[in-house]
Amino acid sequence: MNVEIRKSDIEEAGRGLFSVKNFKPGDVVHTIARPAVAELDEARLQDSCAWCFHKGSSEFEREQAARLGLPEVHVDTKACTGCRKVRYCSKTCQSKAWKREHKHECKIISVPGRPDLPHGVRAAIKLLGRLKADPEGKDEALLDILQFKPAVDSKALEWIQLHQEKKWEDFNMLAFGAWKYCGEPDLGKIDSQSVTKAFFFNIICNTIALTSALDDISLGIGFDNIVCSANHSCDPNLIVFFNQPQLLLRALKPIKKGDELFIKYVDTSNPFSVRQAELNDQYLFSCRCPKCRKGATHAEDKLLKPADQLKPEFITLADNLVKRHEKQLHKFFVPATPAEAQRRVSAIQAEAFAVSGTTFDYQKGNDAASEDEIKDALKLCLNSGMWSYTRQPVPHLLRQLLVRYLSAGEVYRAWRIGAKKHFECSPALFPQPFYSDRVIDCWMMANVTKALCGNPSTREIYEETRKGGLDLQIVFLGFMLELHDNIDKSYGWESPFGKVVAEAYQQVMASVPMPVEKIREAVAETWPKLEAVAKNVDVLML
Ligand SMILES: C[S@@+](CC[C@H](N)C(=O)[O-])C[C@H]1O[C@@H](n2cnc3c(N)ncnc32)[C@H](O)[C@@H]1O
Repeated sequence: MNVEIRKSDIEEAGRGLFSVKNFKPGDVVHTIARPAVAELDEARLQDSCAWCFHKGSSEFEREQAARLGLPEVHVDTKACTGCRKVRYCSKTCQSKAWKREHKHECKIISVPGRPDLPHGVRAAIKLLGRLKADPEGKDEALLDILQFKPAVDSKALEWIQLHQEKKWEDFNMLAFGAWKYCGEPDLGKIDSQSVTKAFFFNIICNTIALTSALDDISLGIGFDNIVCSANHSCDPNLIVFFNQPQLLLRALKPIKKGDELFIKYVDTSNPFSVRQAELNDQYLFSCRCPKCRKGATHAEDKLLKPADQLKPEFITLADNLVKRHEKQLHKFFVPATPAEAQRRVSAIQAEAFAVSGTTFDYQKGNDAASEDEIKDALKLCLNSGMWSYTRQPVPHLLRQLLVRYLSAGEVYRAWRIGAKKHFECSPALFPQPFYSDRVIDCWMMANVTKALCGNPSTREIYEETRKGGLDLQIVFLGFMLELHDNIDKSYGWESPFGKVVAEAYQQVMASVPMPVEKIREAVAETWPKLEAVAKNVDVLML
């Protein structure tokens, strides 16, 4: 083992994960074959494998992939004939799931008229079933789940009760429901109701977000005894890749033997107040990582101008936004003086984040925002003269707009936003080229560029760009090469994502009558031109 668990360096944070070796950025620090607990989101129960988390595709997704000439990356899944509530992609996955956990929930979730249960409840039901089937406590990892915060620490539970009253009530009710659904089991000396509550709280407050790299969507939640021993830092030295179903932990920075290992629980590119609010609301603790102890003093917090230099034409608008976001304003606090200016800028930030989405109130991203709402939020940030393209939520909003354009089939608009994000935002937010978000964006840009090159409806754009000195075929090859160069230090070639990229890369290289060195030379020549085009894109004019 390259890691060990002991008391954290963060005061009152309980245990932490530590390195027992030195690592360079990109090195594999640890792997887990499958998280101890993995639960699909309710929306994914209908199309994804409940064991390995491979995603099935809808008819729309298949059609869209075929229309844009993109690779078909999804699997076929079949429903469990017992409950018809969960699906598997193979007999092997089904059999592994049955033996370990599904036998404990199959009957419970199939009761006629019972709606799909939330993932935390499903997890608690299965864990309770496993505990009941193991009266001698042979499964140490199962009992160890109870040793995590907050359940193990009465102070942490009190904190939730005091600061997150609504969640405290909801969680108690859901845990009670899980216990009732299981038939209030008799566990001898163990109080089964308390243990269900402890399982539920520890899973729901310590989840690892499980996402699909291939389509950049949320799949579900995970918990693992080793990975979840790592505390959160807003400047982490470790990154977690989810390889459906493997968890791969890599060094983000140089790590020395004895260093505490930190992962991120929330998006660290957000400003201080938003990170704190997300950790408070979703993970139910206040962050005391070394970065947060210095307050809102880092690059993510900087605005282009002091708050009192807000353009005069934005003042009335900002005053109205102060009224609209009064109750939430503290979650978007921007340190500034005087108080009036500070409240105005915080309100603009609140409005823009309300469109881009936060994890507050269990909401991830705001899928409902229209193109106009996203553009209005962008205008508010950029035209007010306070926000740069690298200051959140501007990059979030750009991504949202890009996804909107892609699903509307507006490939060229999507491509221009993607290029801007690729060159202007991502390197500033995530310096490591192998960072998950950057690799996923690169795959998306390769696919969007390919669609631009091969689609008869975009032929004109292709020709025009070529006359302007930018050959989109070379741009496509450039994104494929960048992806190729970073897979090894990110998801890895053996991952489902890596395998799809490998196949696409081989096909592309086999179809180009040039050696790779020559392609690299052509890309090196094209890249500065592409960067200049990307940086010149005015997203508000699209
Ligand atoms: C996934 S667990 C990590 C292991 C945990 N330290 C334990 O002993 O169970 C998350 C919990 O650790 C604590 N924690 C993690 N990161 C923290 C941080 N940056 N500041 C303060 N507490 C933190 C919080 O109590 C949080 O609920």
